[in-house]
Amino acid sequence: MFRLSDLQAHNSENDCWIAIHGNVYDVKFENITKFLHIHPGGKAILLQHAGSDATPAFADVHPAELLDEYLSSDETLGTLDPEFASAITGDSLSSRSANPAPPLHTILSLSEMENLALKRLSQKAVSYYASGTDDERTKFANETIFKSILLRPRIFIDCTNCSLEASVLGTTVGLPIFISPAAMAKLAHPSGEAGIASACSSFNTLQIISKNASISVSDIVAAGPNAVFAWQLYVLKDLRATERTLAQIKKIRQIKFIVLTLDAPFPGKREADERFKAAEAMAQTSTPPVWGTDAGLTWTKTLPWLRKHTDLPIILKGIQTHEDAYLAAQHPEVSGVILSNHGGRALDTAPTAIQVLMEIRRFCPQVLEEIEVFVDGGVKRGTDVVKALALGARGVGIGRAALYGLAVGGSAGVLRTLKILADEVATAMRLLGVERVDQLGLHHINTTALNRLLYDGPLGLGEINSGMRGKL
Ligand code: HEM
Ligand SMILES: Cc1cc2nc3c(=O)[nH]c(=O)nc-3n(C[C@H](O)[C@H](O)[C@H](O)COP(=O)(O)O)c2cc1C
Repeated sequence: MFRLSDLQAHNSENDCWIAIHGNVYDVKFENITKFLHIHPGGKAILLQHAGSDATPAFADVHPAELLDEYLSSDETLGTLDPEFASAITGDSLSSRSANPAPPLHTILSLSEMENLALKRLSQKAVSYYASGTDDERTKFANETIFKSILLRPRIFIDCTNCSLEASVLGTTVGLPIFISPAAMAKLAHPSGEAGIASACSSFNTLQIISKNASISVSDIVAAGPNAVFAWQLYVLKDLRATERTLAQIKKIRQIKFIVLTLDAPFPGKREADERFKAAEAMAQTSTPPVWGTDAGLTWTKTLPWLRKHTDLPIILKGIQTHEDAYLAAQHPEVSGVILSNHGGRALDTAPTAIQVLMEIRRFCPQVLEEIEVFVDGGVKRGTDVVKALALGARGVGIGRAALYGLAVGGSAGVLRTLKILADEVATAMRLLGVERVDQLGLHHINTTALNRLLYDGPLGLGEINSGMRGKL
């Protein structure tokens, strides 16, 4: 058993000990397998806590389970004498404004919620949540594209009743709106992803839990008895660790689907975030970011491997072309796709989900019948949701909007966000003359203004077909 003074001398890159949750780890920069070098949040934050008990900072962003997943027993040196353990405050990274938020019912739109959140969140959280890659063109386009689609209301239709009930791969949900996976919700509020789950529970809607959630999956699902859950997967370079995690997920019966994210095999260049880290001396901007995920995933290798390790329906997240949507539909392992550009955080100037959805409609519309297609990115209004549904999406995800609701009012803030959006969707449906979400269709929208923004290159499906035939 170690005393704190035993750790203090080991506080450099070449000799780095850190205590977390009662264990002392040797994470020194010795070779590339040592954790200091591969920590996905960078080595600087670990060096800041070198030679000390990092538990409070760790608990602010990570669940304890992460330790077993990433750190092998040869990195564990022993235990820390509890007398020297630092108390978990639950708040050291997520310093919030002392200003009270206005009563939630007075907040009327998601933009208003976002403005309030950006004033309340710590600078660290703002730079992590709000940032997009490079010039943030895709992040911006995600929002603006919806405004170029016009709606076509019909009259003399009884719109007394309106149901927002929808279905995700056969499971009924209360809303056609789901929560996209977003890492580290605890930066917004101590209740983190559990706060989001509890809000989803009130609407019986779907929450996709991020692989990098800041709370353990079992605590999240426990907070949302009536929510529907999916678990998002990044495949780690250490495949065995991912297989162990999938085995754990299998035991959590509330998890209904696996969502494999594919649009970020390497981290995008998010300058706002990098600038903050540089200012805090948390990163050396001259060194490329590290990434713990496997960049070698392929259709032929990864899907059969994943099917072997889960019986749950598989959804692929991050589809950005009609060719990949078509390919997904050719693979029996795949039940659905989420058209997504990671909220403009992966490749800047990549298309918006709406453009990809229209591209699928133009080049391979059968995909919409063969698998379920979902979208996310830039959703701020009920009319945005309705437009995506009219184009053929089965559901629409929100990422940042849930985090901003959480920042303003914890779980009640997320509930308010969902309520604003749900009410706006119902209003739009009524004014269009629609009673159920599955009645929305192409006749409700005018997308002419987007025609010049659509892909008009080669179809590309012939090569895919001959490639697939070659494998059979
Ligand atoms: C030792 C075990 C640890 C593991 C397995 C681990 C794992 C991870 C992972 C997977 C991420 C990526 C999250 C994402 O961006 O989606 C991450 C980021 C991060 N980690 Fe850790 N971490 C560990 C230790 C720590 C410690 C000790 C601290 C704090 C003292 C810390 C602070 C952070 C921060 C602040 C980020 C976010 C960096 C950013 O802004 O991009 N981590 N970590
Ligand atoms: C702060 C933040 C963290 C995210 N973390 C993840 C993640 O862990 N896994 C993932 O598949 N997508 C992640 N995403 C992408 C979201 O799932 C989603 O695609 C995106 O946020 C949708 O755009 P929106 O924020 O404009 O709604 C993250 C997005 C943000 C903003």
